[in-house]
Amino acid sequence: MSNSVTAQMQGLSLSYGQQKVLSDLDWQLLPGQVVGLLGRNGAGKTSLLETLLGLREPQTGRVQVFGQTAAELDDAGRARVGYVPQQSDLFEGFTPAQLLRYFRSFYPRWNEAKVEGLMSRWDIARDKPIAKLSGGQQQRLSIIRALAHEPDLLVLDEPVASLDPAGRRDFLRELVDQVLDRGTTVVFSTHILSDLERVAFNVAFLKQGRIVLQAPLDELLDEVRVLSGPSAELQALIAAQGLRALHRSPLEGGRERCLLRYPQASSSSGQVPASVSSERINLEDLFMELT
Ligand SMILES: Nc1ncnc2c1ncn2[C@@H]1O[C@H](COP(=O)(O)OP(=O)(O)OP(=O)(O)O)[C@@H](O)[C@H]1O
Repeated sequence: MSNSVTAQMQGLSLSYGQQKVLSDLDWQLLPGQVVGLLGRNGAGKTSLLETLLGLREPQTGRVQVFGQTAAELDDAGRARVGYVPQQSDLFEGFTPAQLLRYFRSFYPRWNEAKVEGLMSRWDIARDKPIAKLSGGQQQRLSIIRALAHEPDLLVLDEPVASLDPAGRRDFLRELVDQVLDRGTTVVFSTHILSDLERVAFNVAFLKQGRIVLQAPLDELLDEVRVLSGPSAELQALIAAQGLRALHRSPLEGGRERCLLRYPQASSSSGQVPASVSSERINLEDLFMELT
């Protein structure tokens, strides 16, 4: 793996008993990329992120982070990773102040000014037992902990699920600052599509155990068209244009609906016969069709 890749997964398969969750999956994260991971409930987002972090061992395939096997990342490599799990893993008997002091001792890099700034901005009681904080406050604390050591790879599993809209906006701003300032690679799973539009420069769609598509969101919204029309004509058109449908769904009367991505600057996106309609797509429809 070249050093210009933050993380790479190849031929990854993961099953729980008979249930196959990841299936020959390939994925790559490049430095400074911010990737929103999308998939339906149960698609395997958490399993994928845990495998990326070396917390779960796949049956086949390899996972590398910073050029090392993820499950065998050395201490220096671990210190470069930040993780906010879906389920809070904070020590509930601690207070936030104790928790942060404890974690600080593990990391060579620790940005105390950032921690203090976020603790005040997000109004988290320093000396109240964590168990007595609200779900949203615990999530914020978990995010502060993950940002404090200025990771080079930040992995967040539905990080904003229990934040209120103001908290979400503030958190997303913080995330963007991280990326712009430090070139952090960020991957986060979410179901809140409006958050993606605000922050995810890239979106990755997980479906049937694979990353079926990853691309900058603005490019996708610009380049993807939904074509509907008689199946035969549509397929002939697609073949003539040398494209491959991202998704096809049958309609009544021998018609179908296809999702196509026209590379930028391609002039063919507007050219369809009269029997075929061509429309742009929004993120919600993309999610519905590609997950
Ligand atoms: N430890 C486990 N043992 C057995 N099955 C599991 C385990 N963890 C997850 N699964 C199953 O694997 C599938 C994928 O789960 P996962 O939590 O990775 O999906 P997800 O995309 O994160 O879901 P959600 O959006 O609901 O959080 C689900 O069907 C789930 O029931």
